[in-house]
This record gives sequence, C-alpha cells and structure tokens, in this order.
Amino acid sequence: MALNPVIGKLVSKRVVLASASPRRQEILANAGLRFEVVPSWFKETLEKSSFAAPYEYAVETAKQKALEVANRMHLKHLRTPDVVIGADTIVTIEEQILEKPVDKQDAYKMLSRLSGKEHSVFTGVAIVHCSSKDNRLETEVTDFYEETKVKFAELSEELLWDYIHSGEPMDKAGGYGIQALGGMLVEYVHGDFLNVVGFPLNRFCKKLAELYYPPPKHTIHHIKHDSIPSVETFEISSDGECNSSDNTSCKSAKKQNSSEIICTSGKCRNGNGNYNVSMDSQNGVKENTTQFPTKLLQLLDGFKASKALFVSSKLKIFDLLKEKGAMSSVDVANQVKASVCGTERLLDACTALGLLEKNHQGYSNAELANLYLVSDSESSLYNFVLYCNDRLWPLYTHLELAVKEGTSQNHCTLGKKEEDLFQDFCYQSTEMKQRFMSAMHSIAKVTARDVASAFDLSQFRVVCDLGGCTGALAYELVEIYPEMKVTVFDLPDVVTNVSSFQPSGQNTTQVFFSSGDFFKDNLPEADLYILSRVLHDWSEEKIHTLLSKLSVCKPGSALLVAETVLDEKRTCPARAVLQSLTMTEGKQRSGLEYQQLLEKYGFTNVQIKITGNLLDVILCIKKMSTH
Ligand SMILES: Cc1cn([C@@H]2O[C@H](COP(=O)(O)OP(=O)(O)OP(=O)(O)O)[C@@H](O)[C@H]2O)c(=O)[nH]c1=O
Repeated sequence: MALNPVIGKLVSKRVVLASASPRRQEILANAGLRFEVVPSWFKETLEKSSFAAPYEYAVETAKQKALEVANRMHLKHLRTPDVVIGADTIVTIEEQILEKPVDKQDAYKMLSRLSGKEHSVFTGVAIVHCSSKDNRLETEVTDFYEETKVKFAELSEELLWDYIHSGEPMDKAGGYGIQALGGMLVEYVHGDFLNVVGFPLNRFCKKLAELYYPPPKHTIHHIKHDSIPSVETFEISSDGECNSSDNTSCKSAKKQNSSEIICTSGKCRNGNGNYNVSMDSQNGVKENTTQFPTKLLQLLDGFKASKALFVSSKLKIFDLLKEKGAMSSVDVANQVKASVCGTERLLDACTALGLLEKNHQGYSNAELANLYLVSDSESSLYNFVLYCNDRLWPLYTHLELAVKEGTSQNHCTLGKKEEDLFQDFCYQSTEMKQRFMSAMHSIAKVTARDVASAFDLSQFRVVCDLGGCTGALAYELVEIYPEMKVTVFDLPDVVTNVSSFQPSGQNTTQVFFSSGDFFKDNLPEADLYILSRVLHDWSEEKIHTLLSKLSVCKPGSALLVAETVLDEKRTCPARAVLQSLTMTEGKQRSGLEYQQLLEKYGFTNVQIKITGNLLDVILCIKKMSTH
C-alpha cells in the first residue's frame, strides 16, 4: 500500500503497544499496524515539578510505560518484543498539568478550569527497540512529543454536570474526550486532532520514516518537514514493499500547499477509507466529486472473505504452504485434491485478503497465516476458525428468523430443541468434544496473555478458574506468576479430556483440574476466582446462582472477569455486538453494567482494563465484613 510502507516496516516485527487506552489502539490499528496490547503497570507518579516543561513529563512517563512493559515481558520469559510503544497524554493550562480525574469532583474542577479558555494537549511517545543479548534486555529509545491547542467554549454548570454524569471524562486526560461528547465543548483545535485523542499518528509516522528510511542526501529537498513524507517519498524509499498494482494504477503526487492527494487514475482514498472519484476537465479544474461507499462494499463482501478463510483452513492450505514453501496453484490443487481453477481462485482470494503472498515462485503464507492459521503453530486459531465455520456460520444464516423470533436458532442448525442443547452439541461425541475444546483452547491461548497481565496478580497464590476448560489461561498465569497455584474447575466431560492440551512448560505442575458444575457444586477455596468468557453466555437467573455462590467467598478475595466490555452506548466494539446476534440467553454488558452487577454481589473496588483485544478484564474485591 502506497500510504503505509513505514508502518509496513513493522510487519515482520513483534510490536507491543504498552497502553490500555482503547483510543490509541484504534488509531494504530486503523493505520494498519499489527500489534499486541500489554498495558503498562508503570504508575504515573513522576514528580511533575522536577521537569522544566510539561511535555518533558509526558515524554518521560511514556518512556517509563514502554520500558516497564519491555522489562516485564523479557523477565517473565515471554518472548522479548522487537518494538514497544508507550504514550502519555496530558492537558496543560496555566502551567498546571491535568491528567485523568480521580472522581467526579475532580473532573468538575478540571473542566471548569478549561471553560472558555485555550489549553494545550501534549502527547509524549516513546518507541523502544528491544533486543536480547546474553539473556539481557537491551533497549534503544526514540521519543518525541506533539502539542495541540484546544479552546473550550464557556460551559454552563448544567452542561458541565451533564457531561460529567455521562461518565465520559473519567478515563481521559483533562476530563474530556474530544472524539465523542466532549467534541461539543470545543470551539477550535489548532494542530493534530489525533494527538488530542491520545496518539500523534502523523509525527509517529515521520519518526518511523526517520528511523527506517534515513533519506539519501540528494532526495532531502523532496521532504516537506511539516507533513508526513509525501506519498512519493514513501514509494521511493519503500524497498519494493508497495503493492505493485497500487504503484501503477495510482501514481500519487502531493499538491503543494494542500493535504489532498491527487491520483492520475482519478481514484484516491480519502481519510475515511472512501474513494473520491474526481474528474479533471481539460483545463485541470476539478468538476465533480462523488463519494464511493467503500465501507459498504466491504460489509457486503464480509461473508465472502470469511468463507474463503474457512475453506482454505479446512483444506489445510496454510499447513501445506508452511511445510512446502512457495507452491503453484496446480501443485496446491493436487495436494488438497481440488480443481485447479477453483484452487487458483481461492488462492488469489486469500492473497487479496492478505493471508497469502504471490510471486513468480507461486503462493506462500503471509506472516499472519504462519502465526495463526497453521494448525500446529504456537498461537494457532485453526480450530477456532473451523468452529466459526461449522458452528457459527449456520447459526448466522438463520439470523432473519432469530431476529423475528428473538431466540437463538440452535434448533434449526442442530436439529433439536432442548434447554442444554449447547452443551449437548459440544459434548455429544468424543470427536465433537475434542473439536469444541480445541476451538476454545485456541482462542483462550491467544487471549490468555492479555487477561493474565492486565492487572498485577502476584499477591494471589490460590486461584480458581471457573469454566477454565483446557487450562490455557491457567498455564499462562503460572508462567507469569510462578508462586501461583491454579485450579481449573469445569464439567467432568471436559476435565477427563484435558491431558492433550497440557503444554510442556516448567510450572505446569501448579495447574490442577477439578470437576464439577459451577451452578450446582461447591467451589474450590481460592483467594482469586476467574470467570473468563462465562458471564455473557448465561441468563440473569444463572448468573444470580453463580455470583451468589461467589458472594460468600472470604472477604478480601478477588474476582477477575474477562469479557468484551461494551461502551456505554452498547454499540462498540462491533465484534461483541455482532456476537450478541446469536441470541444466547446471556448478553454483553457495558463497564457500568458489569460494575453494578458485581457490586450487587458484594464486590467492590471494581477496576476495568480495556485491552482493545478480544477480551477486556475486570478485577474486583469481596467487601470486608463491616461487623
Ligand atoms: C484529551 C483527551 C484524552 N483522551 C484519553 O485520555 C487518556 C490519557 O491518559 P494516559 O495516561 O495518557 O493513557 P491511559 O488511558 O491511562 O492508558 P495507558 O497508555 O495505559 O497509560 C488516553 O487514554 C487518551 O486516549 C481521550 O480519549 N480524548 C481526549 O480528548
């Protein structure tokens, strides 16, 4: 892609974003960066008065956040990342640094201070390149900051409190979110908008370009210093990583004094990912611009892409290419016993989707496929992909009926209508059982690190993972916290089949399995209970049964819940909202809803970490008795 070879430079690297901020995750993901999220545990408590300027404080905090994650990942024997990115956003007004408000009163103080005035938003960013020498971590830090000026309108008391009660200010520097309701408070913005939201993407790309493409001297005059290096510059310096068809069909040139990119083909993407179709008349004046609904087309094609992924996984094409290296379509077709023309079309589709690469030697796996689609890779999602095809695809084909009736269509897809149909389906035969457990294991494995490291759990020694299935999360926990002992509590049918999922790590003897039904049987004693991907599946009544049991655990013990947490509008993230369409008896909840639910059963100090990956994490503590 012409626009992001700098980002493309990071494709083969293990990039970690050391931030829990969902906004940073979204900005970087939208820019096409592939990364893991490991939120930093660095406490933002540097002495502000020891810094000559506010931005120095933000830069140092960003650096410490990134270094803490780099060190932790290295020390905990997790694979050392190649690059860790940390960021810190602060608001400054009249020499004072404002961070996230601690409570509503604090938010009120901040916002009334900003009312009617101009303030600065600084985001400090640290890019830490890591390497491991003789088992020691070596780091190289590049840091920078960006300043944006924002002016607030005069805010009435009523508006101020309405805004505070919306809940939006609490996790945001200065107590506002310019990208959402807070946008209504703003009169003007001078500078990079995304810098206010939490990440200065433009300057970040420039920094990457500086790091990865030090420009040859004779081309220096082509680079405009107040903008991302022009598209032309990217293409020249992209080591041939650009998609060749992009290069030929869209010779981009940047108009001077304007950020608009004109393409000679007449087609060019604008900031929304839509195409502006512009028609140049003979005298060069643009006559007509219409928007092409790319997003809509992507939605229309979504099902085709999913099915191409499912079928190529089912045919084990990614395993084959991993084993044999680049292959022609004819050889692949012979090996998978499929037609040549059909196979070629499927391989081209997978290439278009970024799962395969194609060159004169034939087709080979893209990094994404090697990492996640090869069936025996460390982080394989192969079994989960098959589960999506075999189990979820048929369910979603009955969506219209599901919406009309307001019920799950399990009976249509599985052919029976019983209360415990889901469990029946999953455990009806040894093969089904193994397949279901493999699917759950593969998805649990790729989310386990996020869940296990969202909070510092080192104080907990005796842990019980309720419904922990194959123990994927339990094994990750004992890897990170060597003092921990984890009991996985699950149905007898599950527990008798877990041996094949045991990894060969050193702490595996600290994981135990205990069989039982968490709705009916006594739960093992523990000082930390875990419910990962459990609550969203069950009815209010069943959740009541389960949480009532947990509510009598000893005061001071904790409960960790891993779920996708919805925003307060209940429309984001889309994957959770889409999952709700299966109409199980359960439901997805927002942060506030989880908080209220957990508080109802005597858990307090509810903390929520939005990881931006599949699962967010909630930690709460059982209230000490007052008598
Ligand atoms: C002004 C403004 C800020 N923010 C958010 O404020 C947090 C700053 O806090 P931080 O300490 O820099 O980051 P964090 O959220 O604690 O995450 P982490 O990087 O883990 O420290 C970040 O979230 C930003 O998006 C918005 O979403 N919109 C805005 O208009």
